[in-house]
Amino acid sequence: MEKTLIHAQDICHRYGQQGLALDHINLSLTSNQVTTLIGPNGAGKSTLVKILLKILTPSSGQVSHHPDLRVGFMPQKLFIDPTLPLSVQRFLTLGFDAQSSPKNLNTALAELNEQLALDHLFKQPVHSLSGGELQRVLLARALIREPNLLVLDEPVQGIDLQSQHQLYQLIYQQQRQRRCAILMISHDLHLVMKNTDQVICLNRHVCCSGSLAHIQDHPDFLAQFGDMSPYQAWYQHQPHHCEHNHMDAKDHA
Ligand SMILES: Nc1ncnc2c1ncn2[C@@H]1O[C@H](COP(=O)(O)OP(=O)(O)OP(=O)(O)O)[C@@H](O)[C@H]1O
Repeated sequence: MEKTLIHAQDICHRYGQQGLALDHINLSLTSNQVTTLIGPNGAGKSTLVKILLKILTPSSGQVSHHPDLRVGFMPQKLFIDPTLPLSVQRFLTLGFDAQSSPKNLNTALAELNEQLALDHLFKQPVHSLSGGELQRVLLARALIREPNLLVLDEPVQGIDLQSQHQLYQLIYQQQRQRRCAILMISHDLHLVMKNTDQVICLNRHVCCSGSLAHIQDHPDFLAQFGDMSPYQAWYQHQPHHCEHNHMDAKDHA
């Protein structure tokens, strides 16, 4: 039975004397559902995520969390002071919550090591990791909390195209395996749409939302992303090739 993990009702937010950053937002996130939040720069995506996670209090409106909600958050970037000797293993351990986790720390680390291929990174200082390695470690840190909602803020930013594709595959593989919901800010709709249940197109207000098939003809969606139907047709007609040929789909469109 699916449950509503987060419900936001009539959210408005204003920073200081500026105009509204968010204007009457209503939305729900449901267990096991993959939601992708899209919108231009400055549309209010990060603000909305902070409000949904109760990191930021909205100017008006209500956010309610299911009592069972457990969030794993993967930030867009992380600044680690290079003078701080923090190994990957220690960094992951700091994210572990012994009170609420059904597993012990060593089991959780061993599982993540196997699923995300982290073994050779465990002893390395976090600040020495490459862009792709750091994103994998940030994903591991979000997952070590055993979340039922994984929140990802532009998870592939700053990494090369092939690694982007691999990281998205890893994220969706983990989502299916762990049966958790995802809320993701992403501009890479051509890479994520196959796995997205709900798209929310934000530009201070919700311009349109629903399945991609439902919103792809909406004028606000077309204005931002253009016609996605070539990608969709390709995915629908070439299902066996999807796993390996996302980049090709993009190139052929
Ligand atoms: N702490 C803050 N103080 C003042 N204004 C802010 C603050 N954070 C965000 N804003 C403003 O609120 C608006 C929405 O910003 P937000 O970062 O939520 O947008 P975004 O859609 O996540 O943007 P991007 O895609 O560029 O990351 C912008 O105009 C931004 O300048």
